[in-house]
Amino acid sequence: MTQFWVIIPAAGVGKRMASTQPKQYLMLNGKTILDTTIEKFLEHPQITGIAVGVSPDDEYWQQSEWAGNPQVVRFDGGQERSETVLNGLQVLMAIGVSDDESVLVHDAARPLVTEAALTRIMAHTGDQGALLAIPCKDTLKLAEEQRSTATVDRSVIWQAQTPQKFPLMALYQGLASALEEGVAITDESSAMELIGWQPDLVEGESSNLKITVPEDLVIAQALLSIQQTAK
Ligand SMILES: Nc1ccn([C@@H]2O[C@H](COP(=O)(O)OP(=O)(O)OP(=O)(O)O)[C@@H](O)[C@H]2O)c(=O)n1
Ligand SMILES: C[C@](O)(CO)[C@H](O)COP(=O)(O)O
Repeated sequence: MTQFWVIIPAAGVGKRMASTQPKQYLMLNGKTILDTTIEKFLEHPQITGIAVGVSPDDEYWQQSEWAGNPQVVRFDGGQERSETVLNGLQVLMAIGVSDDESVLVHDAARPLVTEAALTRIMAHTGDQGALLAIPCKDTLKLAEEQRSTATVDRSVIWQAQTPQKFPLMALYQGLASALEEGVAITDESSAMELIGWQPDLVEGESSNLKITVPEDLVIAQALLSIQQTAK
């Protein structure tokens, strides 16, 4: 089975969560969100190593139960998520991961990803990279000042999740190019689209939510309890 490195960007401040500490360090059923996410990858047989990007002035990482794990490498994140991922790619290059080796990038804030979904994205073959995503199920509105002005054709809309998977050097070049051109990007696939890639959308799961605002934490706690009971 193909083995993978995963980069976990965990250097955000969690503005939208509006909590006293970065949201990745909030507790979720007895563990931090970040430790729960890291554990999902440590448990997967196809993961070689995990590079975790935290803020240079992060005061919480040393309390992580995985801070001393030999499979886990800490590195300094950047001001933007894309910079954190770029730093992580440089760490993998320094470790000796080859240019054409596919690597995964997964948000620390998505602790509910399942082993089955991870296996799906790892098993995906194709030369355009891939990301977990779910087709839009709701009716979508265009808005102006919180008033609906039009309805969007949802049949062509998918919600991007993570992990996202690309060859190491191609991803580095795509992200560096977007950064150099000052293009604001919020995920790896958007940077790759800018250089002509058309990544495959691999079936994700609605439960693989990104914990962003306070109500997401309540939902995540319930979903994680279900996952843990099913184990
Ligand atoms: N400079 C940054 C910004 C974000 N992230 C990470 O990228 C993931 C997804 O980003 P998001 O949900 O937006 O997290 P925050 O940026 O912390 O949230 P907010 O936008 O509300 O501040 C998170 O795991 C976050 O820690 C990162 O590694 N480096
Ligand atoms: C990468 C991502 O989770 C895909 O949906 C999303 O783009 C992260 O965006 P954020 O603004 O950094 O939360």
